[in-house]
Amino acid sequence: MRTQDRRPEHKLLTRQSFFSDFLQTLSDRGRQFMALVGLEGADTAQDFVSLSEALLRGQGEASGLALAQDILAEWRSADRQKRLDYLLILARQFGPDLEKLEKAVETWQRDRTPENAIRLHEAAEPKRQELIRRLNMAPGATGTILDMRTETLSRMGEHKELKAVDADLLHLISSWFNRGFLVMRPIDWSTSASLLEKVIRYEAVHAIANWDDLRRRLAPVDRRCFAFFHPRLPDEPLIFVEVALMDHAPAAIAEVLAEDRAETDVSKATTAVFYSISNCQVGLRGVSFGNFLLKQVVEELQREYPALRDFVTLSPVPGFAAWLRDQEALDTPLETGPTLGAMLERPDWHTHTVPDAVAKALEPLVATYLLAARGQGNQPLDPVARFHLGNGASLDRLNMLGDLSPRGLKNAHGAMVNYRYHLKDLEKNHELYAMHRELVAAPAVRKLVQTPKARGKTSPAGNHFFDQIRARAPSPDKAFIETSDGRVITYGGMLRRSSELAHALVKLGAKPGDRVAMQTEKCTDALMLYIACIRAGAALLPLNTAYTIPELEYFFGDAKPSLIVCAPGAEGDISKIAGDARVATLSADGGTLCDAIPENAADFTPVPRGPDDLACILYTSGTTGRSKGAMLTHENLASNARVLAETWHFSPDDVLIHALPIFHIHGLFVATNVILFAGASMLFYEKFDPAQIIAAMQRATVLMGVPTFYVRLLGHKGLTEDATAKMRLFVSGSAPLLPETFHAFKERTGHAILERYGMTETGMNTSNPYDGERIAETVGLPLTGTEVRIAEPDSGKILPAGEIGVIEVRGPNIFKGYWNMPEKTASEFRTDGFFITGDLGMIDERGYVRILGRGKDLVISGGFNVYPKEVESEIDSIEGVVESAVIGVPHPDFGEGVTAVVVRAPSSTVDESKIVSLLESRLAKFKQPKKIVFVDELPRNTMGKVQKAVLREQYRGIYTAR
Ligand SMILES: CC(C)(COP(=O)(O)OP(=O)(O)OC[C@H]1O[C@@H](n2cnc3c(N)ncnc32)[C@H](O)[C@@H]1OP(=O)(O)O)[C@@H](O)C(=O)NCCC(=O)NCCSC(=O)CC(=O)O
Repeated sequence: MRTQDRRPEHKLLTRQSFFSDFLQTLSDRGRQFMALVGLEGADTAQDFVSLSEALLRGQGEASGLALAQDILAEWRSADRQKRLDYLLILARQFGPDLEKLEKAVETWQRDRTPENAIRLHEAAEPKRQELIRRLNMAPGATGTILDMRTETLSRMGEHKELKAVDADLLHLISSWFNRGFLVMRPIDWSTSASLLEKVIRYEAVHAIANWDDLRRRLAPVDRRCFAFFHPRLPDEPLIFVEVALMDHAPAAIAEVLAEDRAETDVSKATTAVFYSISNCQVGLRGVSFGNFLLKQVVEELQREYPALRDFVTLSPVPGFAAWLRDQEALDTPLETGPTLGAMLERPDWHTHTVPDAVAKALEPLVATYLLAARGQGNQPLDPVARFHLGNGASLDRLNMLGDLSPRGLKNAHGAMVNYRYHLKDLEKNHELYAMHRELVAAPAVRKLVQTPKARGKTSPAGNHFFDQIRARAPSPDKAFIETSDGRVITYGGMLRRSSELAHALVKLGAKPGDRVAMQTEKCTDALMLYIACIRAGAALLPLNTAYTIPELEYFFGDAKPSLIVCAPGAEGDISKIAGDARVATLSADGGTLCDAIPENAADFTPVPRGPDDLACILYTSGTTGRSKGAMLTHENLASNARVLAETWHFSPDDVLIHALPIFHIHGLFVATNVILFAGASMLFYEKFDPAQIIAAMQRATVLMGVPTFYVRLLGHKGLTEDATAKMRLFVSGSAPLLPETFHAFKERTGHAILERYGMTETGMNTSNPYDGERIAETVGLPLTGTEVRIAEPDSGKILPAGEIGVIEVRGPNIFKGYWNMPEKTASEFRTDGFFITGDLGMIDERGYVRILGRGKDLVISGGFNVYPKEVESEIDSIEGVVESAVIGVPHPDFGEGVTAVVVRAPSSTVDESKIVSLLESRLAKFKQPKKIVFVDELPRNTMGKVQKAVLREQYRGIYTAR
């Protein structure tokens, strides 16, 4: 039945190569002319500008071609940085001629004639449009221009000014790739190997494993494939569709792709099934011609096989699982017992005895998602639905176990659908869609759609935070954590281990609402204990491993935990200060907590917890010396994780380098929760070691760190552009990132570190943009859902942009209050719910927040907060000390070094070593002064207040001066 291809388009493609040869000869001649006038080869950006200007000025066809070829050759051989330079030159130097434009505007305003409108239109055209048009004259130019657009799209996030270049490229490319120029060609097993290789590479829906796999899709007579080509890119498919000729509409992709399937007798085939449509060129993003391709394929097939009656797709539902994660329906118990969410969590649910029960529960949800869930412009949320329904197809059937491949299960819990292309209805359906966003569906599918009311009816009493972790967990086999010694904890392993530890907590007497204190080394079980606490409804109280016994005694006395989990070696000392709490041990090698795991503990029914229930208490050093326990709720954690994963573009493919401690909000919540919410993985290091981290960058995509990390990385010669080439994001927080560090890092690696701002009480508040410009010395823009304002500290009057005041924040990320300190809590909030951070700052005219002074003399050392008052109280209590002032001054490694300025009693012999040794047992190491200086008296103002600013100025060089 296959016919030889004798269509005119083929001749067109052959003619094309003759034309290219002709252009080549012409440009060779032009090159001789260019050599004469001294314009050959672009070595620098300046040459690129000169060549481009010459191309724009030039009248001669031949020299123009040669110039165009040189510019394109320069682009092709340029490295990433140079390409960016060239794009920025296009953005900055090849815009519209402003003088001409202004004149044209004036003329138009004076005299609104059609001629003047044309002049205005011409004057508004950026010069680069003409430049790109002229470039496109050269042989092989079109592919390179698509490549320029691909590059522009990938750099546009960081460099907003490239948007103008992209708009021009898209404008030109859309007209060059107009449907009328495209040629449809069949692809089959006799097509050239280089093209077939591209089909393997570009297949976007059902991966083609190897050449045999490809042959099964192209060689049999009942399999067809068609692609669109552009005459100037004869070897580059733009989009292709794979078709199966069958005698029915298939319900599962396995049926179409099975190795041992029986071939259909094509003379009897009734149904053409479009089972995969792949776009091939990133540079063509936004230029859509898939609908034309499908219509042309339908016509072609009808001509070839008059018996064909049905044209259907077998399509994926790529956004279903992500949408479902936020639906309450996951908590609906199935007829068979567990909830839908719990069933989907089981790796084997689809091979289990009850897949039908799951499928039955999922079916109305898929219908609701496809037909009722709408996004921008009231269009369907699902991209594939948007495409087919927008083309005028109808949603014909849902196939609940249609794609059981890992991708199908992950994206759509196995669901696939058939869209039907009913030729006589296409136009009418398309109109309904375009005018009223009406979607056409078979009655059997439509009646499954649930109303919002029905969807809300199943409102659960689940565990707010854990349910979200569980619902977002990817396949159980996916790695969640890989430790530095190569041990892997999968997502399935995480669910199991946290369940076991939750059982152990219950066995050791921790009840819902109890506090569970944890001071352990950084190990995976410590993280599992955190998740176990969430499941068991207990509030975790993580404690810095550097805390000394007196510090711990205060925390235990204040929080009154019912269980303290500590390192095995500390059990003796801790038992003495534990009060009524039980003490259990935990380390990487186990401990009495693990010994308490009962039999059959692999599943733990989470204790119901609402959004406002307590998830943890984190102590922040107090300004008055007394630490305060910040109470964070389930929704505080969940909202921040959700927003950050989205803001920083996390996906399941991400691998985070986790080298932070896990007793603070940064390492425990920001890093861990973002990974959990994205279903991504992390490489887990007990300590920050620059060489190890640089080596890890080969396998990772993101690093989250404090500024000290970046300072230390810069001190390592292994930090190079190559070493960081696979990384997509470096995040910094917990302390101010010096502009020197930001710029040095950019210079060395090409990466702009993304700085964000948060605090224990609030989680993360602002972030420099992922796509937009990251500006040193700013902490970026408020996160989605969080409001940030600047107010006068005393009156609370809200200040306009550009003015300095106290930073105040409000949003779902803000804590519930301080443990046992209702008055303190009340005094830190405004009546309208804004939390007064105590940090001073301003919001600039672009909306970026700048922090100009941390609250209340706070010192931040290597990312740890140290409140001077606490250290001063300890020093002042030492015999022979009259008084002290503790300040933070610049430190090359820790950002700020804790420094004590001490006044001794006249006859006292107390010295630095004596004070150091006495503080050792009382204060955590990071709070202890790195230097102590003695003075006769402290500088004071007229009110008698110690002038710390004077001291900071006086001692600012003691760590940095050479
Ligand atoms: C920067 C670090 C990697 C440095 O730790 P190291 O263990 O490598 O330090 P090191 O081995 O070089 O130790 C040198 C000496 O300094 C001490 N030392 C360690 N860390 C210190 C610190 N931050 N400040 C002052 N001293 C410190 C050690 O005890 C040691 O003392 P000696 O030699 O005498 O034994 C670590 O401090 C760190 O991981 N900081 C991150 C803190 C963090 O996660 N903060 C988030 C808070 S949440 C928050 O703020 C909110 C938000 O994120 O927005």
